[in-house]
Amino acid sequence: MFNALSRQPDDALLALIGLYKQDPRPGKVDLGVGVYRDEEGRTPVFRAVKAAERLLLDGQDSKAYLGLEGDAGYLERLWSLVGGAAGTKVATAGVQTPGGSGALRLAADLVLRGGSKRVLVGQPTWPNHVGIFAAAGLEVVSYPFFDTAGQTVLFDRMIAAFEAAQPGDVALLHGSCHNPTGAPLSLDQWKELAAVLETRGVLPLVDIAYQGFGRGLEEDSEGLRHLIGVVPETLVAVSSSKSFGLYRERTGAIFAVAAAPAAADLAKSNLMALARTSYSMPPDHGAAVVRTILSDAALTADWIAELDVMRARITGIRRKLAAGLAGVFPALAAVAEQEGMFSLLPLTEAEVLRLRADHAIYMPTSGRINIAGLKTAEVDDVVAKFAALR
Ligand SMILES: Cc1ncc(COP(=O)(O)O)c(C=O)c1O
Repeated sequence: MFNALSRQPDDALLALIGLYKQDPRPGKVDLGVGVYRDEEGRTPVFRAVKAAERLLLDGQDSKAYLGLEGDAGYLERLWSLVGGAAGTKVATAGVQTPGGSGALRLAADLVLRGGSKRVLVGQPTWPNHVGIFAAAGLEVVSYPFFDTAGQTVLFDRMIAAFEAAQPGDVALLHGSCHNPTGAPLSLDQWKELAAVLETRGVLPLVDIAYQGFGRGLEEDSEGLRHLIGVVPETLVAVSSSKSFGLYRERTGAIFAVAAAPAAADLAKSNLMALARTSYSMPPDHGAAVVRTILSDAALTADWIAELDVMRARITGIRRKLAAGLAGVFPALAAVAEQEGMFSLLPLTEAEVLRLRADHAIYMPTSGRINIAGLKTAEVDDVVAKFAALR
């Protein structure tokens, strides 16, 4: 039976991590993997996570049964972080998932059950969006989102694509910190978008995987908060893996937001049934850590303080890099205005490979870079190597 299988292509980003590891050159730079790193190149465990883990260890005797929904305290507190005051004005039901990826997969399975056949994703988007939705059996259709050469959001073309969508179509949107472009939508653009989706009967599926890394915890879900007040139903896939530094736990949740509690409950009953036949119950530890932090004012304040430091570091490097690169690619001045860890550079595949071969600067051939992978002291040198390309 196994011999009847055909070999699958390696995941491009995971393969890149392997290449980087094998490179013996000192001073190599990894702009590929989408993980936060500090000035020492480490991915720190948040102080609040360490404290929460100590508290959890002390109470471990009572750990037995969890259930399909997961940790109710995690879901409640996470939703209050994501939805804010707007989230209290709508009916919401959540299910804890293995990472944001698990949330996206459950969302895809749910909309298929609900009768949707198509999901519209921006061009470009996180490549695994396409993988997850296609694997679930949805037809994946692209809408224009970003012009890499000009570093601009193709907002009018995006709106035109939604105006031409069918009722029941699903629109995948990034809540903030767009992966791979870093390009934000303004609140006015979210307002226009929400109105079009509402008119066309298109269901938004909002992926929010980097809350706190963009402009701030509140600001990073500002568009989503507006949207849920306008459209009758929204799905929100949340990842806590990055915002709480739980990369090895992969913690997330899917929230179904509806105009009335009965509809949200129906969605939840189906999400739990789908989870049962997929992975059964979600792993607990990451969600318990997040719940413990968000249940304690001092731990929450400390988590936010550390997140603020990370965001400030990303913003500083972003500005420095953008100022340097603008001399080579004038459009890249816009990188300074983007948010989160990622930006997409207008490099050819040959240029990406040259940077890798000649200078040990690693990024995927798409040209997506992780700003947080760069140390402040490396920026000038990296800019000089980009300049030598043209
Ligand atoms: C845009 C986006 N959505 C979702 C995810 C998945 O999150 P998780 O790692 O929690 O599965 C990622 C992770 O890379 C991502 O970049």
